[in-house]
Amino acid sequence: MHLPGTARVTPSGELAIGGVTAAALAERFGTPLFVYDEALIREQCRRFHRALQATGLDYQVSYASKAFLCRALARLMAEEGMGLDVVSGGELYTALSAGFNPAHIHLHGNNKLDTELRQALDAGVGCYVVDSLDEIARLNTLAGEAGTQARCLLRVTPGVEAHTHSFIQTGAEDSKFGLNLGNGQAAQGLRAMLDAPHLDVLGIHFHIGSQIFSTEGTLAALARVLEWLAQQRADYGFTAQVLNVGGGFGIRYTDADQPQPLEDALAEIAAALRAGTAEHDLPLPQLWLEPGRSVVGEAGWTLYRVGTVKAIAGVRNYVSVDGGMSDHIRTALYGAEYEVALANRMDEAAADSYTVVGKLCESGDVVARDKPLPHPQPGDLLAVSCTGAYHYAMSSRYNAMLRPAVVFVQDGQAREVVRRETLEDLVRGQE
Ligand SMILES: Cc1ncc(COP(=O)(O)O)c(C=O)c1O
Ligand SMILES: N[C@@H](CCCC[NH3+])C(=O)O
Repeated sequence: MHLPGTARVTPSGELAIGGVTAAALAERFGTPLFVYDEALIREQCRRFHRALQATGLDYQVSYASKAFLCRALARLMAEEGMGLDVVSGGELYTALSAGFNPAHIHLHGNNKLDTELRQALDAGVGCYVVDSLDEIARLNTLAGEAGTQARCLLRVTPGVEAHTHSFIQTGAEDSKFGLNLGNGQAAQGLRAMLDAPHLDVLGIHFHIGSQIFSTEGTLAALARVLEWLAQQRADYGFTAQVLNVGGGFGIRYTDADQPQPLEDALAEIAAALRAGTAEHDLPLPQLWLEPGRSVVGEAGWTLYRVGTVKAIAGVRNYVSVDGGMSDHIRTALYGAEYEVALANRMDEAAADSYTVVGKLCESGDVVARDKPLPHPQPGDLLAVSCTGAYHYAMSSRYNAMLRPAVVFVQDGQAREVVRRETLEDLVRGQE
């Protein structure tokens, strides 16, 4: 198993993360458990800053909190100089309740509710990524009522398909997100925004998808957006001060994933931005990013306790764990691949191939298919790596499962940042 960040195998063959063994974490906090390598999250934030500073561009990097958000993480992001991208009143509330500076938050969403826009205006959110024609009028009215100017970006759909799972592509023309460059809607939106007295249009946003391994799609989108911006400049005298190219930087879940290093990707994007603006005689805008997965994905682990083990001779071996699709939906949803290991027997050779399944009442409740493992025994600890992004965040209470606890580990210390749900949590608010 690939061991990112501070993850190690101890001399006694145990998995340790942040200097704490998986067994000690499971003993203290129970399973299923999400474990985050805090040093690795911080290092990823710093890599973004270093790589962006190296481009010489003015920049802003905001963590896409949809990947995973809790108060402790929001505070960590503030400490690392990251802004925050939120997509709902709930994410906004969580960030604000952690004391995150609203000026460093931007609000996304293809269907922002008036209640969410008011909540953001009341809080003083720093930027709105406007996603639709109707939102322009609504935001303008609500900002006027709040007696403020809403700083905003227009989200455009550049008509570029990212090479990733179709469910997580967002830049193609047939998308629920943003206004198309190709059919004139983006220009129509921009003109409406420039005419809106309570909107302050900073620039343009695009995001073509997630878990992308090379800059090819982003550079194609960038070229189209810059050409379009040159036209808008000629037509309306509009100059973008900001270009937000979204997130989407891929991570390594298994050996099959070979993402381009962040540093190289950012250098290429910056070079293309310089060349493209020069070609169209446009001023150089600030480069904004909003990565999620690449900040927290490889830092997160899930620990499960092994229960039932079942062999169907000549067909398949199943090993059941005490969580499943309620805390790990990506395998069922995207056919995603993960590496798994027995965290208490890391030094043992694989004996057979096992399909790791959860305990939910669905045949599709699969964590990882046909993976090499030593013979699992009930009571073993099973670790799944790279579960830091879109796992806890996409967790559910299906089958009345309780959401796991989340712990941060660093330098031999562990702290519980989200407690495990209880049975009382399940019925709270019910008649
Ligand atoms: C608009 C937007 N920004 C940022 C992100 C973060 O993407 P990722 O986690 O792939 O970096 C997403 C998710 O794909 C998104 O939709
Ligand atoms: N939830 C998706 C990514 C969606 C990103 C949001 N636009 C995943 O797990 O890969």
